[in-house]
Amino acid sequence: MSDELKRGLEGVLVAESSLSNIDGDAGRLVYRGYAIEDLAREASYEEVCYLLWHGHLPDRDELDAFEDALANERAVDDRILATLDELAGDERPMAALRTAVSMFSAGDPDSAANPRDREATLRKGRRVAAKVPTVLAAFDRLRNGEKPVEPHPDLGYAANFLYMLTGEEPDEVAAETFDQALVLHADHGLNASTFTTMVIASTFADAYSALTGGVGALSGPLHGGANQDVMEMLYEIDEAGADPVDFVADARENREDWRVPGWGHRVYNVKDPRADILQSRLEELGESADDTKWYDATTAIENHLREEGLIEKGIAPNVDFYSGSVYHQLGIPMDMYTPIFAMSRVSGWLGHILEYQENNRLIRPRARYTGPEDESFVPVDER
Ligand SMILES: CC(=O)SCCNC(=O)CCNC(=O)[C@H](O)C(C)(C)COP(=O)(O)OP(=O)(O)OC[C@H]1O[C@@H](n2cnc3c(N)ncnc32)[C@H](O)[C@@H]1OP(=O)(O)O
Ligand SMILES: O=C([O-])CC(=O)C(=O)O
Repeated sequence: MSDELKRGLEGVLVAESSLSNIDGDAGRLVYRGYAIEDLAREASYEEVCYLLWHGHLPDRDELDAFEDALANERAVDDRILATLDELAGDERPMAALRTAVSMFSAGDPDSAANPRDREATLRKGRRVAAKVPTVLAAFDRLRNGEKPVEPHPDLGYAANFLYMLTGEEPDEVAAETFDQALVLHADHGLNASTFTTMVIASTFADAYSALTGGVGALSGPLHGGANQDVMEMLYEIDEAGADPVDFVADARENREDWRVPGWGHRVYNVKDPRADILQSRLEELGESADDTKWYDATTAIENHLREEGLIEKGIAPNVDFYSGSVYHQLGIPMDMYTPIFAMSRVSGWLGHILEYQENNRLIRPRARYTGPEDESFVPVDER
């Protein structure tokens, strides 16, 4: 047994996986061998989800059947809608999502299935993936005093979410952009939330427990929460009428322990390839809306920090740096950005759960004990 301490499990190999591979020095990401650039351009989120869960890209019949199966599971139980309504007064969407994912097991015909039953776990995953957009859109409408919009059976996954959120069918550019963002966020090796789902699933707890844990882990500002933090920073800059570069320079100098949100990554030492794709998408959206304010601000910050040498030090823009501005251009409320990340990442979470459980070993590391030994117990009234 090695006594070498690896804080944050940095670089520690704990599993084999064929789902996604990251070359952090080259800035390259593949899902099952397919470059992220190709998938973002050519594949829908449903195709990527199928790829991650079944190991190959679907043919036309497989894709049609998969899309139908997902579309048929979009409706959510009235008890969940009632709970969302109750939470809508003061809960945040990410917390409401955490509660809803935990509730999905109630009423699921497979809820009592053996967690080792791969087909049942796949069906559960499909239900969660199908219902998360419905929950999020319903929650947003309920908190705005509006009735939830029923899912649209003829719309794809991405377009249907935007439709349920706004009550209007999105145009092609919005639907395509959102679909692309979902593809980009689907999987990313053993990131913190995926690892959380694997830890839970390694006990053969059910998929609902594991996925609920995944939502919780993703919510933190060091992980999925950073996309909202980026947009909050951009709003702060905008509202103060500040220059983005001056703002960041000042924050770095004067705010204690301040980190540029959307920068830095445990695996990438260069710019995240997904950030490049989202940056281009943001530029296009800005130009067609005649409003490049967010593109200009984020790009100016990136150029400034690049000149300052941050990227040379291995701290570079990650996927969260440009995603929030893209969602903003699509008219999506800021506190929905991290939940949208979760909506997409369900595919990676479930893919890793299925893969890990095929050759399962309980995940149970250890800590070096640094506490006292041989203390004499003193009864409470004598302490
Ligand atoms: C989808 C995702 O989860 S992507 C990540 C999203 N999170 C963020 O964008 C939040 C901001 N980024 C960060 O906090 C970090 O880069 C993390 C948590 C993502 C990765 O961090 P780690 O691999 O643990 O690196 P660690 O925290 O040890 O940082 C290493 C050094 O880089 C610096 N650094 C890391 N990120 C940043 C940043 N965003 N801004 C400024 N400095 C940074 C640290 O201060 C540290 O410097 P030091 O050695 O002088 O103390
Ligand atoms: O991989 C990580 O550590 C963070 C993550 O989930 C991502 O970048 O998509």
